[in-house]
Amino acid sequence: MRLLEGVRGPHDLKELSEGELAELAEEIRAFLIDAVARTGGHLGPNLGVVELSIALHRVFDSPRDRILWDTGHQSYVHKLLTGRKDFSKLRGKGGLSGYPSRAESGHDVIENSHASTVLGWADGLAKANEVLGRTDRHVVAVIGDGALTGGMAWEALNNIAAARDRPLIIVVNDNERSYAPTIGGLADHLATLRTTDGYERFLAWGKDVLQRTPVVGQPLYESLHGAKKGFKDAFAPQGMFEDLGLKYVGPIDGHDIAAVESALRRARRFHGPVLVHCLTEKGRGYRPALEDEADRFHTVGAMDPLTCAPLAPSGGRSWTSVFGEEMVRIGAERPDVVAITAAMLDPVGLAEFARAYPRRVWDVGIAEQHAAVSAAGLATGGLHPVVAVYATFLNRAFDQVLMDVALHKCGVTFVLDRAGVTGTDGPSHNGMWDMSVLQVVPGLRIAAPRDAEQLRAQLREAVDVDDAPTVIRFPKESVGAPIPALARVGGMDVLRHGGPEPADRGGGGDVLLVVAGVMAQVGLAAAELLAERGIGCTVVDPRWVKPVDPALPGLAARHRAVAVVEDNSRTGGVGAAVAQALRDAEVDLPVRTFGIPEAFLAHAKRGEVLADLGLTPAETAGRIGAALARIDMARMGAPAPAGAGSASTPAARPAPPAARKEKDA
Ligand SMILES: Cc1ncc(C[n+]2csc(CCOP(=O)(O)OP(=O)(O)O)c2C)c(N)n1
Ligand SMILES: CC(=O)[C@@H](O)[C@H](O)COP(=O)(O)O
Ligand SMILES: [Mg+2]
Repeated sequence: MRLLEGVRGPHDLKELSEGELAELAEEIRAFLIDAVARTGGHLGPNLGVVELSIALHRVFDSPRDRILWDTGHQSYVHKLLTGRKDFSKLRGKGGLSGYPSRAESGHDVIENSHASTVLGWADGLAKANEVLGRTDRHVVAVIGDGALTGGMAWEALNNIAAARDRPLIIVVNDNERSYAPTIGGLADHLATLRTTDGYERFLAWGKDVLQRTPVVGQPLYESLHGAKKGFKDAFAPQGMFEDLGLKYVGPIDGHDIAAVESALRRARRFHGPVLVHCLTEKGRGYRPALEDEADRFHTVGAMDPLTCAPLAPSGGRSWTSVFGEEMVRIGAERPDVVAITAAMLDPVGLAEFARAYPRRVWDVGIAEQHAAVSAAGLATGGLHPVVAVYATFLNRAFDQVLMDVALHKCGVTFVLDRAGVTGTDGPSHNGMWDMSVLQVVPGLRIAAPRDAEQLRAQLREAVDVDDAPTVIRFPKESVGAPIPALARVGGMDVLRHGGPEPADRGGGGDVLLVVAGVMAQVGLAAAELLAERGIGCTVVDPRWVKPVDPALPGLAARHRAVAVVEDNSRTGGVGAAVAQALRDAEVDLPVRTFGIPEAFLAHAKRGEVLADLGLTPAETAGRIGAALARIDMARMGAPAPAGAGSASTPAARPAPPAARKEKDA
C-alpha cells in the first residue's frame, strides 16, 4: 500500500505518473476488499469508482471545487483520497460513516443516502457560485445510472439544461445496474449511447496518441476533432441529453484514468452544463470463489473475502423472508394481488414472488413516488398492489400516498421493511418516521406485527382492504420468538395481565403498556422488571396502531397510567395518537411515550442505538417506574422525588456540526 499510504489528500495525486496511478488503483482495490470484508458495506459500488474517483480528485480542486456523490454509498474511495484511511470501524459506532459526512471532512457535502438528489444539490450550488461571483469554482455531480431513474434527477436536469451558460459538470457513473440491471427507457438510451458513440472512444484514444506525437500531433488532432464534430452533427443520433441542451461527452471508459481525466478536463473548459458519460463495472476486480454475485456485491456483510462466507452467524430468520414467503402463498390464492419494487426486488423480499408470478411484479426503478401513483392506477384498474419499499424511502412518496392513494380510497398495501432504527446506514436510513408521517392520512391503516405469525396475519388482513391504503411495517433484524396472546380486547392482543383479573374480563393494573410491533419484546421484559417492584403492567399489542383501537381508552381507564413503546419518532407517533384517543374519550390519564427523539441518529448497530435511546427493558422499566412515582406524588400534591429520573427519552447524540457555509474567497 506504498502509494496509498502516501496519499494524505488530493494534492498528493497530482504528481503521480500514469503507472503509479494504475498501481494506486490496484492498492485501493485491495484495501477496499480487505477492509469492507471485515466490516461489511458497499463493496461493489466502490470497486466500480476507483479510477473515476482518482481522476475527479486529480482534475478538480476539492473542496474548493465541489465533488458531490448521489446516494453516497460509493464514496469510500473519495474518503481514502481525502485523508480518511481508518476503515476499521466503517459504519460502526464512532467509526467512519458509510456515506459522506460533513463532520468527517470539508470534502463532503451530501449526507443524505436517499438516491437521485445530487443534481438538485448541484443546481443549487452552481447558482450560488453564479450569484456570488465564484466563477473559478466547479460543481461536479456524480450520479449512478440507477439514481438517474429517480424523478428528482429529472426535475433538476430540466433546470440545469435551461441554463446554457451556467457551468455544471454531471458525471454519469453507468454500470448498468442498481442492485439488478437498471430498468426502463433511460437504461435503454444509455445502452444506445454506449454503443452509438464509439467514435468518442476512438476520439479519446486518438487524442491521447496524437497529443503525444510531436509537432504534427496536435494539428492533426484538431482536424480530426473538427471532422468528428461534423460527423456527429451530420449523422450520429443526437442523444437525449443533447436534445435537452446538455453538452454530452462520452461514453468514456470509466476505468481508464487518463481517458476520464481527458474528458473531465474537456468538460471543465466548457462554459455550461455538460454530462460526462462514464462506463464502469460494479464490483470490478473482485472475483471471489463464489460465482458472480447477483447484485455485484452491492452491499456485503462482514465476510471471508475469498469465499464470501459470512464472518458472523446469521441471526436467524429475517422479517423480509417471512414477508416474501407469505406473498407467494397469497399470490397463489389471489390472482388480483400484484407487487411493485423500487429497484430493490431482492432486498425487499419480492424475488420469489417475481419468479412465481413474473407478469404480476414491476420494478419501477428508484422511483417511489411513481410506485405509489402507479399503484393507485393498478388498484383503480381492479388489482390489489403491494408496494414493498424500505420505510425511510416512503417518506418521499408521502404526497402520492395522501393525494393519489388515500384521497381516491385505493386498496394499496405498502410493506415497509427496515422500519425503525436500522443503525449502520446512518441517519437517513432509519425508518423512524412512518408511524408519525402517515398518522395524518385519512383512512390509512398501519399494522406493526410483533412476530412472524402476526406479520402473516396482518398482511392478509391488509390485502383484504380494498378501499383504503394499508401499511405493514417491520424492522431490520431477525424475527424473534413467537409472542402468544393471552386474550383479545377489541382488536388488540393482551400479552400480559396487569392484575389478578384478566384484562378481557374487566381486569386492570397500574400501567397499561402499549407496545408497537417488535417493541413487544422490550415491553414484556420491562413489565417483568416492574412486577418485581410491585408495579402491575398490562401489556397490550394493538396490532393495527392506526387508527387507535376503539377499545383502548376503556382498557386504559382501568389503569393509573399509560405507557407506549415504539420504534418510531416520539413526535406524532403511536404514543401521540394514543394520548389523543384518550383525550377524545375523556379518559384523563397520564400517557408517557418511549420512542425515538426528534433527532438524526448517528450510525451504530441497531442494538447500540436503541440502548443509547433507552429503549431497553431495564431503562424502559426504570423510566416507567420513575414516571409512576412522579404521578403518584403529583396526585398527593407532593413535589416529585429528587432524582426521580425523567420519563422522556434521553436526548439523542449531538448532531454533527451544521453545514459549513462556503466562505467567500
Ligand atoms: C430513494 C432511494 N430508494 C432506494 C435506495 C436504495 N438504493 C441504494 S443504492 C441503490 C442503487 C443505486 O444504483 P446507482 O445509482 O446506479 O448506483 P450504483 O450502486 O450502481 O453505483 C438503491 C436502489 C436509496 N438509497 N434511495
Ligand atoms: C445505499 C442503500 O440505500 C442501500 O444499499 C442500503 O444501504 C441497503 O440497506 P440494507 O443493507 O439494510 O439492505
Ligand atoms: Mg449503477
